[in-house]
Amino acid sequence: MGSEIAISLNNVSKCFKQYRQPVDRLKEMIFPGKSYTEEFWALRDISFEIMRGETMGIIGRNGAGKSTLLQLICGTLTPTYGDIQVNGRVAALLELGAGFNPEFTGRDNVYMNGAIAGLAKAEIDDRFDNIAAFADIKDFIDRPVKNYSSGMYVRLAFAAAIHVEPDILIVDEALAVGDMFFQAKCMTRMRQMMEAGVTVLFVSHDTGSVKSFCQRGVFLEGGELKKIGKAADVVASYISVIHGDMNQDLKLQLQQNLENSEKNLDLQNGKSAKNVIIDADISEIFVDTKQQAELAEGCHRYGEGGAKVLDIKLLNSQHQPTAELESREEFIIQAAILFEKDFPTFCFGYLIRDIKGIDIIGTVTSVEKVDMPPATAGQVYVVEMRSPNMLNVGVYTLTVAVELPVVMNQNHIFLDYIDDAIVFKVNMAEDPLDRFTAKVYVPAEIKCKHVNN
Ligand SMILES: Nc1ncnc2c1ncn2[C@@H]1O[C@H](COP(=O)(O)OP(=O)(O)OP(=O)(O)O)[C@@H](O)[C@H]1O
Repeated sequence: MGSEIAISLNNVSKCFKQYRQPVDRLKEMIFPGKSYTEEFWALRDISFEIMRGETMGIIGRNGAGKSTLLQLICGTLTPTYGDIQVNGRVAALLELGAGFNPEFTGRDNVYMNGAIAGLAKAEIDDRFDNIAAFADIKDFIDRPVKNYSSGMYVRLAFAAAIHVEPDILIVDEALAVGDMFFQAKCMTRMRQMMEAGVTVLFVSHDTGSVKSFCQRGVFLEGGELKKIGKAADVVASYISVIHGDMNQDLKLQLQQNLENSEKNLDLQNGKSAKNVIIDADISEIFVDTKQQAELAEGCHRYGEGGAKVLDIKLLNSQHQPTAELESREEFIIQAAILFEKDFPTFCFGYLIRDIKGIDIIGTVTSVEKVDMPPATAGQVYVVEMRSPNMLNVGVYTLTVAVELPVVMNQNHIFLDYIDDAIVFKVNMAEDPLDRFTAKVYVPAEIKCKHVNN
């Protein structure tokens, strides 16, 4: 294995023996020699390499095989087939239950953990105070780990893991157990470790943090490697699969709604309508209403179909197409949507993310309590949304979606969802009095009263 490769997996498969029902375990004890188990392949034929210093996110649904994969890399499980090579010292923070001996005190576990990672006692002595300070569990450090809350356990486990100075840090969902402040502290430390060249493997259901945190990603589905590549691409394909499933469920619900009552959509009940916009006056149309326009390179598109965004433009306060806005300048999103089917209504929404892929702001016509008109197959509709730009200076992406509400503002089927369709920049406001420090500006009503004591 080349020295620049941190982890290499070659056709790795893992098979577990599972009992169909709990009583089968008992039967096997009573009738030795007869097996009541069946084979379950948690992972099949997984091959990929992780380079030194790389941060790799692992995503997938519950049961996809993520934890199994991490345990194989850590060596707490052995593969049924295939070969795994790990180059460097590994520290792992796996889900609760793995790692510490519950009967030992926190202190003893820190020493044991250090010894397993190859540290001499003197080295652990040197680091112990820092570990205890990072974990911040006070005198629980000298109590048996079995008496810890799950939060205390993960605090100590993370503190112990990072202080062995690993070459490879493996973090499962475990961090989610810690409180918000501890999670933030861990994230900061992990970023510092990444900057120092530590290879990080990170399992999370939070696709936003995978995008912002990881360079590459692995998407596991049913024990198989569905996709590997740039974190944003892998997250997009995961979301597309999840959306597909959600849409299936929602389509069923929609069908039931329609069967129960022809007029079951909230729109038709008029419950949420602030107003219904039909043939609004849009002064100038900049979007291509005839054919599919080119979208930003690397954008991802998914959805159920039936409607297609032909073009999307960002306009400034002068109603001119732009890729640059001034902070606090009003902006307009204009979209041309071609409907391929009839729909009783639809929703349109946008989402703005920062350069790290974190969702910053967004809205949907249903959130604005505006009901859109029925859509007719073969017709093109131009939708405009105008909002004040409350974003601070930076680079952002614009995601748009055309949705079919099943239950208005609760369950929507994505007909067309274009992730990161436009990349744009927000420049500093010219007037220094219009500048602010936070990521997003929210206006405040201010009062002041002089009170004599
Ligand atoms: N020790 C085991 N014995 C039998 N089956 C197991 C064992 N460990 C895991 N499995 C099975 O392997 C599959 C993959 O489990 P794994 O914990 O790796 O999934 P995961 O992607 O981490 O899921 P989650 O997101 O829920 O943590 C699951 O169906 C699980 O039931």
